Amino acid sequence: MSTTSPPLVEFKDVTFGYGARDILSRVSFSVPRGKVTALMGASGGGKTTVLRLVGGQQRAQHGQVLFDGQDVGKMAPAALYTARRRMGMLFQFGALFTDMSVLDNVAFPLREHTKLPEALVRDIVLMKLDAVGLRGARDLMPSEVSGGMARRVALARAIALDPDLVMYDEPFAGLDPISLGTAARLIRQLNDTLGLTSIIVSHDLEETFRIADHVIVLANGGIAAQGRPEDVRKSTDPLVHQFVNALPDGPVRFHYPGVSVADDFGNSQGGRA
Ligand SMILES: Nc1ncnc2c1ncn2[C@@H]1O[C@H](COP(=O)(O)OP(=O)(O)OP(=O)(O)O)[C@@H](O)[C@H]1O
Repeated sequence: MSTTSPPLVEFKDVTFGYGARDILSRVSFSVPRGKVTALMGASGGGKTTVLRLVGGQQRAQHGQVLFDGQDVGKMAPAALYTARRRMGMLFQFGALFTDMSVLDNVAFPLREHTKLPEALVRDIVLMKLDAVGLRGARDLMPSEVSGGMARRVALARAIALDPDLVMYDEPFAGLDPISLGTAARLIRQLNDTLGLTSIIVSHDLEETFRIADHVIVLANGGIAAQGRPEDVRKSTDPLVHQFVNALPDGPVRFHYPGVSVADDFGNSQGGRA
């Protein structure tokens, strides 16, 4: 059963940097099948980079990035293409094609990647739009839908090809609280009803902790904490504590390093009065 099935995504001792500086250093973790996994951590910690390694847009310099047991970094172009078809991606703000209707936006991956007859494409698109509550909005143009609706259209597009894995990069960015709650519930619901595995990169602690089964906190090139949301919340690691409590100061400094306040103020030597 699911407890014994191997993880859908696995990082084994992965090191990756853009140039000389390592962003991830000997990182290992698993993304359990059928679950919602949240990837969190301070800005610049490498969360988007993790998604790019899974999608094969970047390759690890050391270690393995496994997707369904296969090393993404070693895949030839054809195998990578096949693997990517099994991944839905919803990147920041999930930009829609502005010159296409909602229906055509969702149909796009089906028309690009399959040879399905147009009548079937339409039926699949309407099913996906129905799943996100927007079947009735099929003929609208992106300029005619709200930000929250546009995000749901992008979600329908991300699941158009029935992926095994959906990766969301900041799916809640810029949404009002109601749309944010709707988007979060939808991610959870689609994960469960369609039997997906989901990875969410998000800064929204409350909403993400509410819907995630598993949380991974990245910091300083490694994993500061991982586990169930309630366990990560209780972590005594100072970095994780600062992060989950949104404290401005802690191991991650609020102030950029500089001379002390006492030395800086009331000392006009050389400065202008
Ligand atoms: N193409 C690139 N070339 C060089 N450096 C990059 C590139 N993409 C990202 N970086 C750097 O790598 C680090 C990690 O970036 P990444 O986008 O993975 O972080 P993140 O955790 O997703 O951040 P955020 O939460 O702000 O989106 C950052 O310091 C960033 O400046």
